[in-house]
Amino acid sequence: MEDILQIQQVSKKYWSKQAVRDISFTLGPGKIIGLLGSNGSGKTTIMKMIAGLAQPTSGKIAVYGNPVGVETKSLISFMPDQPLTESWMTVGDALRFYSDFFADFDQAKAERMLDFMKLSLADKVRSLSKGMSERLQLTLALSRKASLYLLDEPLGGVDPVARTRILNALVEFYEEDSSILISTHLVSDIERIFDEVIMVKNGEMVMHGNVEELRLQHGKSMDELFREVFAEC
Ligand SMILES: Nc1ncnc2c1ncn2[C@@H]1O[C@H](COP(=O)(O)OP(=O)(O)OP(=O)(O)O)[C@@H](O)[C@H]1O
Repeated sequence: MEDILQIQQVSKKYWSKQAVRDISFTLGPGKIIGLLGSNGSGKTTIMKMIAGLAQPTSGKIAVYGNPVGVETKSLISFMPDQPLTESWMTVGDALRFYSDFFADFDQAKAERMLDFMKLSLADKVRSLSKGMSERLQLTLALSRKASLYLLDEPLGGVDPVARTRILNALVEFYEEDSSILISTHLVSDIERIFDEVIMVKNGEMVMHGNVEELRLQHGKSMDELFREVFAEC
């Protein structure tokens, strides 16, 4: 099956800071992939480059063979670590905003997800707790029809009960011909849903593999492997 994403020898420098160094990997369809790394390891930079919001200093990124650009934007749904919604909005306004902005936004799916997430259209964005706000952002991102979903730290600052609801929603509403790349450092909570993991450390890729194979090969959970790789960070 054709790869959704190809990343070839990509590096990114912000002035003198080397944020990402010579990363290459491909992602196929139908996978949930964990992009794992400690703070500052380059996860957000990688996601922004795939989404076309940051330019690689060198290397190539292609989505279904097309270089990242206007054409690939409709294939990618990005949930940034900072919400795109405004505080004056209600949840209903946020859905309308997305629906006006993205032709592929599926309003019916968004309403089903809201129900699952225990959010209602009349809720004010300003009054949502951190966990509820993450659930709204996830609903907005996953309600687009895309080939690749990029979720940057969807569990950041969320309590364990909300985490479970977010993970269940991911599994429940995941379209199987698409792929989801999720950045996190909360590995133990989320590893059960990963098919593959990519570990980045100081901007370099230190591991990429199928989770079952890595577990067999190392005799360790992804959380244990992650702790080993990042022991001195
Ligand atoms: N706009 C920027 N200008 C300068 N340096 C930046 C910029 N954005 C990121 N960096 C630096 O690049 C490195 C990688 O940052 P990045 O945000 O990609 O990491 P991350 O793994 O997503 O971190 P976190 O888990 O803390 O969000 C860090 O050292 C960061 O300080």
